[in-house]
Amino acid sequence: MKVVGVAVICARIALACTHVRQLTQRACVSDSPERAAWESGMQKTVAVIGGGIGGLSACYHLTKSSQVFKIVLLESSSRLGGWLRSTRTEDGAVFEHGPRGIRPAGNVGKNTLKMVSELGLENEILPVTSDNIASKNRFLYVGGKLHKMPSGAAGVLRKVPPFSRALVSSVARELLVKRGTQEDESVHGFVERRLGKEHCWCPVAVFCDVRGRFVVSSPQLADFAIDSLCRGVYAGDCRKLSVRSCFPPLFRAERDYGSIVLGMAFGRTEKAAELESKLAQKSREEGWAQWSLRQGMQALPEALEDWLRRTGRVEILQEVEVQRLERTAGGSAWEIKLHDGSIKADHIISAMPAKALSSVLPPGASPLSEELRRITSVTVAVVNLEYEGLILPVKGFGHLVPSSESRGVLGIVYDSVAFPQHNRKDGQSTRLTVMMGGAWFSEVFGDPEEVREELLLQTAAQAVRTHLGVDAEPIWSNVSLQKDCIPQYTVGHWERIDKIRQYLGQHSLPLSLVGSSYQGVSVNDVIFSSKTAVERLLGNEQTHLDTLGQSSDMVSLLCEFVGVFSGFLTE
Ligand SMILES: Cc1cc2nc3c(=O)[nH]c(=O)nc-3n(C[C@H](O)[C@H](O)[C@H](O)COP(=O)(O)OP(=O)(O)OC[C@H]3O[C@@H](n4cnc5c(N)ncnc54)[C@H](O)[C@@H]3O)c2cc1C
Ligand SMILES: C=Cc1c2[nH]c(c1C)Cc1[nH]c(c(CCC(=O)O)c1C)Cc1[nH]c(c(C)c1CCC(=O)O)Cc1[nH]c(c(C)c1C=C)C2
Repeated sequence: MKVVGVAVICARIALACTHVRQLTQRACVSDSPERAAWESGMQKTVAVIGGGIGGLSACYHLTKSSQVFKIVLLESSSRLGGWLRSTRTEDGAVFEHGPRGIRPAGNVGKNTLKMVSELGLENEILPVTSDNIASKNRFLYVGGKLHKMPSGAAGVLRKVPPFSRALVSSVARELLVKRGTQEDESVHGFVERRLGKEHCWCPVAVFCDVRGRFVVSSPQLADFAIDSLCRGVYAGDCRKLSVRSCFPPLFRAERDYGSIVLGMAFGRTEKAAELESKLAQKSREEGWAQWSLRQGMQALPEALEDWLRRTGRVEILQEVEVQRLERTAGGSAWEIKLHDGSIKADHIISAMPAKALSSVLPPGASPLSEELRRITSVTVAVVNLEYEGLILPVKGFGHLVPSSESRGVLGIVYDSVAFPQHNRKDGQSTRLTVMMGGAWFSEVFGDPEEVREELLLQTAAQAVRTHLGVDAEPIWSNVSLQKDCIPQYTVGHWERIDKIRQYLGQHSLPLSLVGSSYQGVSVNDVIFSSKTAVERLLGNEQTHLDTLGQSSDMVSLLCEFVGVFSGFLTE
């Protein structure tokens, strides 16, 4: 049996080597319907709808081109930045209500650092290096206790609770598992199929199945680590989220190499030289794992806004909600209907959520609107809490809570550990962020339109008491209800994206889609999507990347998270 196993592994490795050669020889081809529409109409005015980080960075890249005559940015709210929002208190503390850390790794990470350095923000960066305790320690709250996630090679070889056997055994088994045949499957299904049913020290647990019946079963690797990871990135349910769209490199590793392990070992990310910068080099030399900004993440959209205003080339319209889009000039241009008037544009870059776009498209584009409407998103309650003194029983990035432990509380970030520079200046305090709801929001808290802030605050403070054993009351708190803030790439998302692309191409719609609804929810992914959309439109594509390059850091993330390959990883 063992001999057969070894033979299968050797054959797989040989095949993988052949595949690497084929991949490196494959030319990068990019079809660009946007470009075709642009050329045929000699268009010069671009309207960017949505002033989140996606819309702002699209404008930033547009301003670098002399091909565009006029740029108009339309934002429905009174502020720019979208989910990047920070509160700066009078005593010098900074609290994040959206993203709190950006990873420098991979092409998408380098691309953001390049823009950050062009914006003159280098000296504002707060790096967290990989040897920092916040990078090394991440916890899971399981069975009423905090468990440190395994990290490093030792973590792979040792048995680490709540997992009942060394994770290396799952890795060895993975090499022998046959390639899947489905076009897509859930993240949970994929991990369970490839890495097996890892049994937890807790022999049985009661789960609620999809019909609401109680089921007694053994918790598995997929039920803890993967369930938590999906909650900690997508605030979503790993049984519904798509492996192909949420963790594309994992899907491709199996499809191209027959195994995640081999895909990891032989899969190469094409490095884009044009994305290099001194700052990216510094981040590698100093070993940054993530970074923030001295004045909080909001400083990034603020710097972009300043830049755009200084160029004098972007008309920024705030509190202007797009009501409807109509095609004009025989379909080659747009009329953008607003509450009081309209704007003409030759091309639109939509940087608003897919659902918002679907509701403003003309009735003639209903197949497109329907696909866009299927890209749903979830609501997250973000509760920032500040406590007097140093009250944490452990140090690290924070902890995640699997859905089998608590459906409503997704996790708690220990903000003051990763970014002590954001603590108030006049004394020691502990800043925490409790994230709640996500895919379970309505089930636990009811209708987001009607939920009481008090309930969210009490639930968050109670979670801190129970999970971290903190008896004290918070000295400062803030509840932000982030409605529909994280798109859910559910099983079949790739097909929806494909249909959307085909529709845009077949109908020569002068429309580009950027933002978190389509190909990556991280700040890096969104900024990268804007850069590539602008390049495609203007026909000066510099970043010829296989899509593997775009989110390859996702592989390392997932592997690190389950502790499986962390010892072998290099970025
Ligand atoms: C709680 C939370 C934590 C996160 N943590 C991280 C993290 O740690 N790291 C990370 O990399 N990412 C993180 N993210 C993800 C990241 O912040 C988002 O995916 C990203 O900011 C989305 O940017 P966007 O520009 O696509 O969308 P948005 O920020 O949603 O911007 C879209 C804009 O469009 C506007 N708009 C909508 N409709 C219209 C209309 N009809 N007319 C005009 N304007 C309109 C909206 O007002 C909004 O300003 C987090 C997100 C959340 C919510
Ligand atoms: C508990 C809920 C959430 C926490 N953060 C988010 C939610 C929903 C949102 C979020 N966090 C990250 C991203 C970007 C992903 C990326 O590709 O960079 C988003 C949208 C970063 C992140 N957070 C965790 C991981 C493993 C990652 C990936 C990047 C990295 O390795 O740092 C885990 C995690 N998130 C939260 C906690 C408490 C936690 C782990 C302890 C909060």
